[in-house]
Amino acid sequence: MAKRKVSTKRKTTKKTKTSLKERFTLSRQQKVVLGSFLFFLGIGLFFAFISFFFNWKMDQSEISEFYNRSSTAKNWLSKSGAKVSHFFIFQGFGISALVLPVLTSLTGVYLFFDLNKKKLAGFWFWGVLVMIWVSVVFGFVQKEGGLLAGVIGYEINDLLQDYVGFIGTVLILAFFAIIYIVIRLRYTPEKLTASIKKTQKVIADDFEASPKPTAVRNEVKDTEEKEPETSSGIKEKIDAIIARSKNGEKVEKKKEEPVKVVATDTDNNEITLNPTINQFYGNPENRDNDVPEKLVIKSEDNPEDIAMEVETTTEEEQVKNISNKLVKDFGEFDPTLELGNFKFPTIDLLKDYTANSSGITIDQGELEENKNRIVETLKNYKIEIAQIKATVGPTVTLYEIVPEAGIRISKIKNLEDDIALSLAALGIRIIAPIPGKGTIGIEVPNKNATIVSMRSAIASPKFQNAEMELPLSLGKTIANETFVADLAKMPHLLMAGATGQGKSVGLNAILTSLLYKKHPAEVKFVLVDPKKVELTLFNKIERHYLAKLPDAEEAIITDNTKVINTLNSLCIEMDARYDLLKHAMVRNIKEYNAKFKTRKLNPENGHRFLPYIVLVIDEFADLIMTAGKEVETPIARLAQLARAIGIHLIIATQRPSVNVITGMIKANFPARIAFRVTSKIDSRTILDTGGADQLIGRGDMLYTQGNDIIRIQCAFVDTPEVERITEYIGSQKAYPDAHLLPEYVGEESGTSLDIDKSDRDKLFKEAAEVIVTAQQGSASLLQRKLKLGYNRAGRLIDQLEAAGVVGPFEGSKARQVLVTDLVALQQLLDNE
Ligand SMILES: Nc1ncnc2c1ncn2[C@@H]1O[C@H](COP(=O)(O)OP(=O)(O)OP(=O)(O)O)[C@@H](O)[C@H]1O
Repeated sequence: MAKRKVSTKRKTTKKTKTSLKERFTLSRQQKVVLGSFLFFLGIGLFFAFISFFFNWKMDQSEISEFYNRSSTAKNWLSKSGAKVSHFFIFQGFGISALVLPVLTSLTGVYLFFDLNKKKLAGFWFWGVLVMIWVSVVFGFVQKEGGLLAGVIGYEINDLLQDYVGFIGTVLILAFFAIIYIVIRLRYTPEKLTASIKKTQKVIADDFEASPKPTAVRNEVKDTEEKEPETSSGIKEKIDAIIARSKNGEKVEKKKEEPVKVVATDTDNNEITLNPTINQFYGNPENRDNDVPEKLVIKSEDNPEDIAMEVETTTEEEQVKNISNKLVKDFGEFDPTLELGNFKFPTIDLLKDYTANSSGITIDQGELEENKNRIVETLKNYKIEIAQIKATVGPTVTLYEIVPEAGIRISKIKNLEDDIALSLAALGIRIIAPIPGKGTIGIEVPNKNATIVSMRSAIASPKFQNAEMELPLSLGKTIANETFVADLAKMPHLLMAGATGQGKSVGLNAILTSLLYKKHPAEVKFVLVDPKKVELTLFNKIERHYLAKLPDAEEAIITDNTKVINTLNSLCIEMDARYDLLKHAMVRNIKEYNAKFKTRKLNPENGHRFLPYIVLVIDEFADLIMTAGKEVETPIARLAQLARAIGIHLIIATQRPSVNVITGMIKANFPARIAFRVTSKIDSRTILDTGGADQLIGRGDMLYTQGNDIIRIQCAFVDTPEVERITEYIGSQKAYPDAHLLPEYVGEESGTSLDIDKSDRDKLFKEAAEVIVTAQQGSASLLQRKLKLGYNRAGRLIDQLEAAGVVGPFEGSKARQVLVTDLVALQQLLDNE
């Protein structure tokens, strides 16, 4: 009830906000009128201010006699000009008040042409700041009040001097200057030194390049040993020239600029030689980039002969590593920037179950009793024990037994059921031997199980400090350690368990872990929930974390037939991602994203930051029963191939029978979680061994990633907790839509290209214009621009293909647009 009230209230405030916004939105005409007014006002003020500086003394009395019509002012805008200027300059900001007319006119221009308002706000903000700063500086410099500082500048300076003194004022002023330079002008010390260096270089080059006396120019030096390593080509050419010159010529190397081969005649007039030589020397591969050179060739015997200079070029400074420059200028690409203010859910959204119990408690008597019974039972079977040790876990206690020498482990294993019977408790699991140890483990359930709260699992340092791609905090092991696994390494997870044993809670724990660790830009979920109730809460975070097909209305898929399209779409996405990886020459998504972040991949070539995609199917048995092969094939494909490109599958099922978890699926899901199942056979289907049938339920689970089996008490997260988390995330700023997966056109919806002209959609022409203008042939673009449903947009694309505006369907890529511009489009449509 209370909730409903709140939401109505929210709605009303939203409404009033929008209506207020509407009320203050100017029409185009109003903007033009107001814009012109402000522009002229700015100009008027400017003239008034300027003339105020010359006439202010004479006009002083006129200001007080404003209403006396017989008195006239010298100001170019007369009494009004004098009064306004007096207000802004004398009583205000002094000379820096000139910023105001500029800003006013600028506002006029912005309104007139309807330009970006944000930029204008920036001008005002910085403009006003500069105005105040300048007036304070003048107040500081000019000791008595006056025109330059204005009263405000003078007073602020006075105030500063009183409170922070002379030095303090200087420091504050300098600090604000730095703020302006760094934030507004975007100047950093690095940039400054770089530009100083550049200027120095330019001056040095100019100095070098300044004309030198002919004598120096014709000077002949033997520089053969100083020849740069890279100029072997030059050397060959020079050798050839020397060979041609009968008298033997010498070669001089001199620092100089552009590519030119010049010969000087006796009067020192330059003669340009064969251009091919120029090209030769211009070959950048044969030159040392940094040292521009000039070669002078001159006959030794005949000083009067033509002296020839061979000039090489200074190569334009090239940015060798564009990505480094981009990173230097803009920093690394930050995928989280669009939702830069996103706040991760706080830990207090999760319930603290330990608040009213003091952690794991086990009765000393219970421990002693169990120990005695184990020892006695084993004694009955003639198994002597050398040592016994107990580790108390949240749901079970592990008794680790070291049998006397000579006792065979298989014997104990065979007695499992008898021991369980003697201990009269459900869920005894015997681990003989405990991997890596020579001991035997007997797990006995505690009388009072402790809930492992999600809160403790999330807050544990193991999870918080996990350096994993997709860390999952699954719960606690028997040794009471939080168990954290990386989904990216699994790389897919199969989850099974009879109904009511904790599967849904387990899935929620997995999703919650990711929500606490991953930014919406980094991970997207595709949720399939045929039960229609389990995952609905995640609807609230649709625009943050969910991915869906472009035509899907709901992000969470509850209809089995739609799953097929989604799975195929994921396959398309997978192929597209593999292509991207191939072009980027990397092996996996981690390397790809790292390369993208360091701006080594150009978005113009289709590169984009790739979020991880986690596909969760809550009831797989249901799906495979209804859709069979159609889902099995894409799932198997994804499971086989998707690990490298960041698509991970989590499938959960109640019925772990072999026709659901087929060999093909099993082979590709090495990581498995088994909650309690009803039979040993089911346990074998999931884990390839028994054990899951002996669990005690309520989140008691076995986890394997291929080799060892670990018993874990799954972290418990209740529906209200998930609701709070999704509410917390959902109420924050989101992306405009859920993450869109590539379109998948099912076989039955293939295009028929003989669409009649008269059958065309009313929006056909508009759609064609949108596509041609954007040069991008995608239905989702039409959906967005023309606000259409997917089906209509798809039909439009078919019609556009039939009309020859776009090319055929090309899988993951957008269709090619065959018309270059709107004029060509018009011609095409006219000629039809
Ligand atoms: N980790 C846990 N710790 C404590 N209690 C748990 C835990 N997991 C599940 N439970 C208890 O078991 C109940 C059933 O759990 P859950 O809804 O997850 O079962 P399920 O396997 O998804 O069942 P179904 O397949 O019928 O949906 C929960 O309501 C809760 O009381």
